[in-house]
Amino acid sequence: MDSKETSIIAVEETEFNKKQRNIGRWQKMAKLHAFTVHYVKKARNHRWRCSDATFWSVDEHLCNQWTQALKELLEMQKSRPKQLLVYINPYGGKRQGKRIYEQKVAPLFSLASISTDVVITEHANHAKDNLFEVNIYKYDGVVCVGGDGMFSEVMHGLIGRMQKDSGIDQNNPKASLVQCNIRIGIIPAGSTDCICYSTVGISDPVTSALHIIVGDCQPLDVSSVHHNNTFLKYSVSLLGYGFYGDILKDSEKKRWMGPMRYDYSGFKTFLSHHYYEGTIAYQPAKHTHGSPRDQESCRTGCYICKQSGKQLAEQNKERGLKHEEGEEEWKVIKGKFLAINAVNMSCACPRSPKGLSPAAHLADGSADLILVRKCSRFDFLRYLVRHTNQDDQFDFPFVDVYRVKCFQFTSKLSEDNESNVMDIGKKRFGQFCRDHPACCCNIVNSTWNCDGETLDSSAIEVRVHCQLIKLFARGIEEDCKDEAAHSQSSIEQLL
Ligand SMILES: Nc1ncnc2c1ncn2[C@@H]1O[C@H](COP(=O)(O)OP(=O)(O)OP(=O)(O)O)[C@@H](O)[C@H]1O
Ligand SMILES: CCCCCCCCCCCCC/C=C/[C@@H](O)[C@H](CO)NC(=O)CCCCC
Ligand SMILES: [Ca+2]
Repeated sequence: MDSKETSIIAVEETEFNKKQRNIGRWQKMAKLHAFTVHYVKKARNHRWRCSDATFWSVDEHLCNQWTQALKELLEMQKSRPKQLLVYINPYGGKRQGKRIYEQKVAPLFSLASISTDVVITEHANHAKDNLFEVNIYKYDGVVCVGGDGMFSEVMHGLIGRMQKDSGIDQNNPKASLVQCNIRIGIIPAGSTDCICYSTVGISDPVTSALHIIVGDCQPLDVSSVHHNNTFLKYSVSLLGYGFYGDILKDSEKKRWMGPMRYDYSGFKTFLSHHYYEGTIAYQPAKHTHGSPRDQESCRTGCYICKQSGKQLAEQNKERGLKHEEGEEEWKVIKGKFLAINAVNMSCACPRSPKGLSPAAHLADGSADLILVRKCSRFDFLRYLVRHTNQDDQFDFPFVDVYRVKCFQFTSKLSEDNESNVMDIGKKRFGQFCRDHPACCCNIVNSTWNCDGETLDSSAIEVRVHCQLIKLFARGIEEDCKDEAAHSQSSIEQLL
């Protein structure tokens, strides 16, 4: 932790005798006074836990002075939230959201004197719609209890509300969106929990609750997705066409299976081995120093993200003074693809701890565009397996990866439709490839997987908005060999 920051969660006066501690003759000599400090204890694999230490003295005044000083220290931490709006999806993941919140999170918020307004959602889009109605400005943050889909709802509600209140038209793909300073906290209770895992390093409700309590702040890039000057969606993790779109579409019919649905649909989609024809045009992200092939990953206090943050602040200062920049060069790629994945972050999750693009940055204003071209089933399997081991998943002749600030995709089918050359053969034979009936070339479109929500448009325009939102997180901390021992000593050194 930062040296200026404290890992104290709360300080409480304690009724000493109730603690039943064996302190020998002291107890017999005088009445003892005590206070308890609840603090964050870092365990292995980025897990945080709440621990406590009780301090006692015969000197009541000294004891009160300590309690007062520590409480004042906590009051001075202005980044800590005091009032939160909480949305719980009772049906996400294994349907444990409500229980997780009530048993693991609410007691910690109450210990940290955080007041909450809790809404248990009754239908999809409840949280999103509600965020357009409530007075969001009285809250220090919005917490979602659920998975990536629930996060997406809250994000759409907050970004949409900010633009509405500032008179920004979300349908304009070139609009400079207004940043959202109300932080979002994620209590993971979904099926993939990729956004939580990629920004905290673990998907664990107690760890996330503690990051909220200490007031962490992690800016995050958001991509906007448009079709013909119509806003479709925002994305922070995966925007995937082909493989991940098809998995999602199939898995939506199997929601009753819970998180297992992705394994079932993943296997089925792998066997179907469909590829899709289309054109991608992208503008490289020249403003950022990193590359998707870097060995280093984005970690807490990331230098590359900080640089992008500085550039953004400069741009915001110059806004209005500056003339519109000349159009930068677009690169165009046509081909047959098994998967087209655009990721704003690594997309690490328990299934793939290094993610779809291990060197992607949380807040650098770019996305990594991964193109997996038509290849054999065996090669595609080798590619997938590398998401789970230390080998480089980009080191294949059929995989390309680019760091981009915007891109467009048009499927072959939609190009043909637009130029009105859709022939009768395609209409009649539906989804079969006319030239090669036995091949896996699909002349129907795939769907987009947008952070776990389906998106049917086959022609889209995507733009990365640098650091548009903020999370109660700090990015993944560098591995510390002896984290447990280190954290234990930090509070004991302080007191
Ligand atoms: N009360 C509700 N009833 C039905 N659907 C809901 C309700 N509340 C939220 N939803 C919707 O449920 C969808 C899935 O929720 P969530 O993301 O929490 O779980 P998940 O899909 O299991 O996890 P993941 O997104 O991590 O794969 C969201 O898109 C959200 O809009
Ligand atoms: C033989 C072993 C091969 C194993 C291959 C494992 C590769 C796993 C990569 C996982 C990438 C997850 C990307 C995250 C996407 C989320 O925005 C989205 C919403 O929660 N989840 C899915 O679409 C769910 C997608 C689930 C995919 C399985
Ligand atoms: Ca990024």
